Amino acid sequence: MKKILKVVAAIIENERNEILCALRSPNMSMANMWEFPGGKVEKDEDMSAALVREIKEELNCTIEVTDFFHDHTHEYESATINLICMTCKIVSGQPEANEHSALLWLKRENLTSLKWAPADIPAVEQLSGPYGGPWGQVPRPN
Ligand SMILES: Nc1nc2c([nH]c(=O)n2[C@H]2C[C@H](O)[C@@H](COP(=O)(O)OP(=O)(O)OP(=O)(O)O)O2)c(=O)[nH]1
Repeated sequence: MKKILKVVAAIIENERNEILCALRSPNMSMANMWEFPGGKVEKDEDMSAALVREIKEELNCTIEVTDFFHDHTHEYESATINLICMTCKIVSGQPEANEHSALLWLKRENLTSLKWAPADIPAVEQLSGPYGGPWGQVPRPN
């Protein structure tokens, strides 16, 4: 059985209601695909702590995790990725691309125009679909 890697990713929205998208660089696996910034959770590490750590390393800013957004497991040829997307807000600094080739703020309705890593597609669809706002939650019945 393939190894399952737990990966956390940040859905960061700015004051113009745009979401931060990051382009994987040519020297990364899954080169030139878009993703939500984040990375692998280390052994015994809390998911939120892992995401704060990864964002500091990758984007040089500090975030706070505000909510759980989406959990999806995708089987790639080499590994199975359990991608957990969490909504976050920036508490200090401005995102800078330390490792990615580019960063882009996009409105939800434009997210599907990018070439996303396959594991991200369900989260992208939830963000851009009819139940996309405010945080992709399906409204609760009364
Ligand atoms: N950070 C992040 N990784 C994602 C997303 N979607 C997706 O399939 N992945 C994959 C790419 C990587 O194989 C893995 C995350 O690892 P990582 O961000 O620590 O990247 P890495 O370059 O160190 O990974 P690798 O070369 O060792 O595979 O999850 C996503 O939205 N965000």
